Amino acid sequence: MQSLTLTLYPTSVSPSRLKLYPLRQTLPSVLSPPTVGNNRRGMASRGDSASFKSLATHQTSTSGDDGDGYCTLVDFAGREGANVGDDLVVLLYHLQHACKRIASLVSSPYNSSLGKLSVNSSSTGSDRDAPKPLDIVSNGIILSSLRNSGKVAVMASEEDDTPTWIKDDGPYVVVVDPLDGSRNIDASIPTGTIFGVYNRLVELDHLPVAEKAELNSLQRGNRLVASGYVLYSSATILCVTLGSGAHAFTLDHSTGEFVLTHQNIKIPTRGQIYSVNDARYFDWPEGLRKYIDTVRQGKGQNPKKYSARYICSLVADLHRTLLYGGVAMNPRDHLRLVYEGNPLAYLVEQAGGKASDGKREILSIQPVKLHQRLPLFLGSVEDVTELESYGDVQQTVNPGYEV
Ligand SMILES: O=P(O)(O)OC[C@H]1O[C@](O)(COP(=O)(O)O)[C@@H](O)[C@@H]1O
Repeated sequence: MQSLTLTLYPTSVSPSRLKLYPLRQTLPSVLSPPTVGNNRRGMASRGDSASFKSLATHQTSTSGDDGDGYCTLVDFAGREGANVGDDLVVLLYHLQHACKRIASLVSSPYNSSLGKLSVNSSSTGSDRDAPKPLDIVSNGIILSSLRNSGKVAVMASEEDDTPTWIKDDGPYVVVVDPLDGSRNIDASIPTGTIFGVYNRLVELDHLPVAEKAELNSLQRGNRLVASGYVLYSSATILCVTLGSGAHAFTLDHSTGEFVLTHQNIKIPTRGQIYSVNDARYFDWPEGLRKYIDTVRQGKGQNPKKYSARYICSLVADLHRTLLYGGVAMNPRDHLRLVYEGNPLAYLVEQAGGKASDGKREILSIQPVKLHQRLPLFLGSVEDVTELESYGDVQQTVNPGYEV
């Protein structure tokens, strides 16, 4: 038998679920013991990753998941066929592990006051380091997992001024907003991680590190090979596209696995909900005011009165929109094209929806700056198209709101 060095992250597996994972019981020799913390080694070689994929497939067939419908993210990615290479499966494995750690952090009683707004950056007055806000901690967790994957050349994060070069021959570039909506954390309002994956541009390999790191991270959204989000809410849900449809997996706390719960999500072509911070109404342009006034009176193309829902946490607002339809928007220059706009636009389009900045398709915009901001309108095709038809929907007045 080929010898494998697989690092399994620790998960809590309930006895009732153990029978679904006979591989762990019957082939212990191929599995290294779980290791904890940052010393664990990722599956760094391509040889290992190929075996990893067959492990996923084997795990699926031996567990008979076709019978009981229990399909994990790794099972699913391993079975996606020609579209999903082994390297991407390995990368996903590490990324989802990072998100499980973040899920546990944001729900921990010991981190209940580590949102952005409540952390005083000054010293605690003791010799110990001041606790870090959770978005900074989440950034470190993701970076560490991506390093361990051995599959990432560069990570560009909303939390960092410049991208981090990780590995010259890493096949992928990852863009990430590690913890979006973190201003809500102290009130236990949902937050999310947003990620996008591009191929490394090998034609840039000869450039100095800083330059190739930046140019690799500034790829147009229509070059994404995978993207998604993880929603930390009453359930922890990972929604991803690997290039063929959008699929969601819910964290099963009894096994520690993300389990397929929403296959091939199709956003309704028309919804009845708009999602926007409408306290900004008087800073909106005429077109946007008119659109909102029209649909809430039921006088739009859809002759039903729309409802408003706004969590003020992009992942949560988008997740609801994917499932129920309508439009989730932020009309001012606030959200970032690279870390939020592109990954979410790709996912929305894969679910059959539309993503616009009010004038242009998000995925067609060439980013020119890493932290470039833009208005964002995501949702049902008919709702976003109707909204665009009002012409003047981008909020240019942006006074800098305190909350
Ligand atoms: O203040 P607004 O315009 O309502 O913006 C709210 C949006 O900002 C975000 O909180 C992201 O902002 P940050 O990138 O500053 O964290 C989103 O989650 C949310 O949708």
